[in-house]
Amino acid sequence: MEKAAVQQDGLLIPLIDFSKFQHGTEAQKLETAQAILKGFQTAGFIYLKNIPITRETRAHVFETSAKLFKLSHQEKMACAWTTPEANRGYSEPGREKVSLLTDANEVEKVRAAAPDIKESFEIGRDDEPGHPNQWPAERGDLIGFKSTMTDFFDQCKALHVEVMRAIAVGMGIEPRFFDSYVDVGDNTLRLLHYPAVSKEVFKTGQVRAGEHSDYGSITLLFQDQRGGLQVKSPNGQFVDARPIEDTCVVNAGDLLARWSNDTIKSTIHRVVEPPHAEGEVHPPRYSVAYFCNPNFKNHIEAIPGSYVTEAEKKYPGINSGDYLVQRLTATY
Ligand SMILES: O=C(O)CCC(=O)C(=O)O
Ligand SMILES: [Fe+2]
Repeated sequence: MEKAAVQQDGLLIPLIDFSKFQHGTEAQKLETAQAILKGFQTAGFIYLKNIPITRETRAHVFETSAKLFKLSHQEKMACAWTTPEANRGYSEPGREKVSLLTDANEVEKVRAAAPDIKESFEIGRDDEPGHPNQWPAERGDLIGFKSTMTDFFDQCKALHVEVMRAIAVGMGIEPRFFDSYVDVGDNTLRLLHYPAVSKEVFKTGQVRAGEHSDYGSITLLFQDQRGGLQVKSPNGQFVDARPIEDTCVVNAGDLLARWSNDTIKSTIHRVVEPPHAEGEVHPPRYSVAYFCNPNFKNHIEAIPGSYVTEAEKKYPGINSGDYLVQRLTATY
């Protein structure tokens, strides 16, 4: 049943029909859950098709995201990202800039040629005490922004719960084991815009998003058809994770790797120029990442079955919220 979405340099990322987990026979459900778990254990990445979030919903979110990024700099900065604890709002280009250049003149040239490499907008749970979302003013094109995003947030939250159920079934533990760890929805919806950029810029080593791993349990990643996402293979090469229409890329984060006692992998990835040249300028790229986390209040300790004796536990337990804030503090 398993087809490869990506197969190169020792990296096999499976393409999995999620409807078979949700609506299939018991045998299909088990087989699908095992394929999902295996994908996370080997590649750290999977592609899902036939997810419960419709194509129309996804398209509408991308259109709405593009409208947000069209606002003036001033309007966007009115919603500026403030602190790792809040982790909500707009991050202007450069805030998270990763560059491999060391020569100041070269860096300046790149900056002049491509001042905008990436901008993002983070949306959190809309009912977290003390941390309101930074909603843009709803006028003109932005009318309906909040309801579009909160609706999508809730659908992604439900998909997180379902994917965690698949992992539990794959592991052979209680199918709802993770439910009480992920029911709050302490997740982050991140809209991303990588502006059009001259081809020359990439020749200097610049990238659209530097290499990193994600922090939480899993990330649901929706990408447009531009391409440029790359995943590090076991041999250390970056391999194109090509866009496949109507799929969602799902990758495991560092906290899930830790929670699974390193039986699941949190794999390094980045965004570079698209693999196919399209003239002198690479058109903009849009993506939408939904970063899932265990409930911030929960204590995360090795999942039953991921160790036999206490001595095999690689990490001490940790509070989920503290872990995330620690990681975000290092990035911004
Ligand atoms: O834009 C993408 O495709 C990937 C973004 C990403 O990896 C991230 O924001 O963590
Ligand atoms: Fe990422």
